[in-house]
Amino acid sequence: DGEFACCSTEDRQEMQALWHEIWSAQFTGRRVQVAQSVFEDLFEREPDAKNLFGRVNVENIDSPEFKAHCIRVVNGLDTAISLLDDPFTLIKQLDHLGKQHQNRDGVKKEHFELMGRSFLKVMPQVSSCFNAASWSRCFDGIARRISSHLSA
Ligand code: HEM
Repeated sequence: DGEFACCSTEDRQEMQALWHEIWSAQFTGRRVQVAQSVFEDLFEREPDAKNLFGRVNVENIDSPEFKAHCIRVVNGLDTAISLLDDPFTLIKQLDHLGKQHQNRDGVKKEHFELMGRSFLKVMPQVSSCFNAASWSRCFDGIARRISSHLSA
């Protein structure tokens, strides 16, 4: 417990710089758009995953309900990325997120792997200096910890 050694200091810096670059872009809907694209890609890979998001109006990705969900997910990731410099707190935060996901029936480890691939597809489209290796090491570490108690 307390260790979060998945990604190096350079990886963290790369990920934090990339994250900052994206959100400082000119238009404010950026966070929502990135998450919407990630979910669209995820649902193409795994159409059944859509059923998990009925409560947040997944039938209409542009609905206020689904956009608000997107913001919650991106903000969750934002918090985790900021905490990469404080691994003890990060782990507690990720375990908290993990419990929230355990409470949602049908959410599986596999979904987090698929989402990782979706991010890998979307991020290069919105960033000029995307470092896939650093991003993946950090993202996978975060995702693996959140999903560690979910079924495969
Ligand atoms: C690093 C990746 C992820 C982060 C940071 C994240 C973050 C969040 C956050 C902050 C919430 C809101 C929690 C709440 O208010 O109770 C949430 C809800 C949820 N997440 Fe995730 N999530 C991630 C990946 C996933 C994946 C891969 C799936 C499954 C495909 C998933 C399924 C859900 C579901 C079903 C909800 C509840 C939606 C509702 O309100 O009905 N999440 N997530």
